[in-house]
Amino acid sequence: MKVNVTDYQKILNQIQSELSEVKVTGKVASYIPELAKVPADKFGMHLYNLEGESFCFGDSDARFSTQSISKVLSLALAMKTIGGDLWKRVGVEPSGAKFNSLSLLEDNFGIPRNPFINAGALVVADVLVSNFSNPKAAFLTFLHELTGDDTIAYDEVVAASEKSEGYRNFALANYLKSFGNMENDVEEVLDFYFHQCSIAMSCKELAQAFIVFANQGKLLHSDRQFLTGQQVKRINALMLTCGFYDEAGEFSFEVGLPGKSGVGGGIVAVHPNHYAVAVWSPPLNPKGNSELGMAALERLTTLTGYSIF
Ligand SMILES: NC(=O)CC[C@H](N)C(=O)O
Repeated sequence: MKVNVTDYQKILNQIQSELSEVKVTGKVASYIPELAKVPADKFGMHLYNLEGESFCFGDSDARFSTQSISKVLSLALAMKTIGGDLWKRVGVEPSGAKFNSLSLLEDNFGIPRNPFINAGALVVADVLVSNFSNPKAAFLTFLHELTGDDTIAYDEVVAASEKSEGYRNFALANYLKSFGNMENDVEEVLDFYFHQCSIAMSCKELAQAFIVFANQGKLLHSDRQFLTGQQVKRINALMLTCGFYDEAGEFSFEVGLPGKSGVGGGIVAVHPNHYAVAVWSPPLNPKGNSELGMAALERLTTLTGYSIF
């Protein structure tokens, strides 16, 4: 695949102008009260390629709440820490259900379908709580090493806001505990989980963080092998099949890249061996994924003519 440098910027400019005309019908997430305060018209995109070149538009430097995008990074740390043992406690199948489904857990006897639905991410959080004496500090260190940027931090206000209304996640964590699939104190695991979801990053920072998944596990800024090739293969496979909950098929169909969304309105997608891209627009479609973000990535792979397929 060869899209030359000017083409990427031209394509991003076209995406911005085409989508500024679209009448968005989605709604900004409000079940986490702090997220409801984010202006609905924020819109930014940043593409970072393996040559280290950046292309962007709009609010691509503004930090926002990564929410479920952070689940990819906590999974990477858990895989690095305990390896294949993780798969005894979490599945690798698409859920075909909402991200916070309780009924799936009942059907699967306490084994979450995959690490990207909330139940699965809570088991991953439990693994990190078991393996680090200070899991919040360990996760931040991991992010700082991955990005080379030690200003990335938890948003304490968002974490507290989610906790104040986090009844479903409390239910899920207690339910996991009842099945014996939660080793630690439920409160402690949820505290870590709410903090993990509150990590604030911009499109630029997310694209730079996710380039490791396009670069077979190597960091671009230091050439260090940060994750193994096999870990990256598995994480990309999970993003492709489970990154958008019950819209994973639709995202694959329209965009054709592994990716992960969050209720903060962000989406990150990876074109292995080429680039990582992040887009942010807060209004969500009924499945909980950024409406304009999905459209922007569809335009990207259509206009470049390249997806993983
Ligand atoms: N899809 C999401 O981004 C959900 C993450 C959010 N923190 C929650 O647990 O509900």
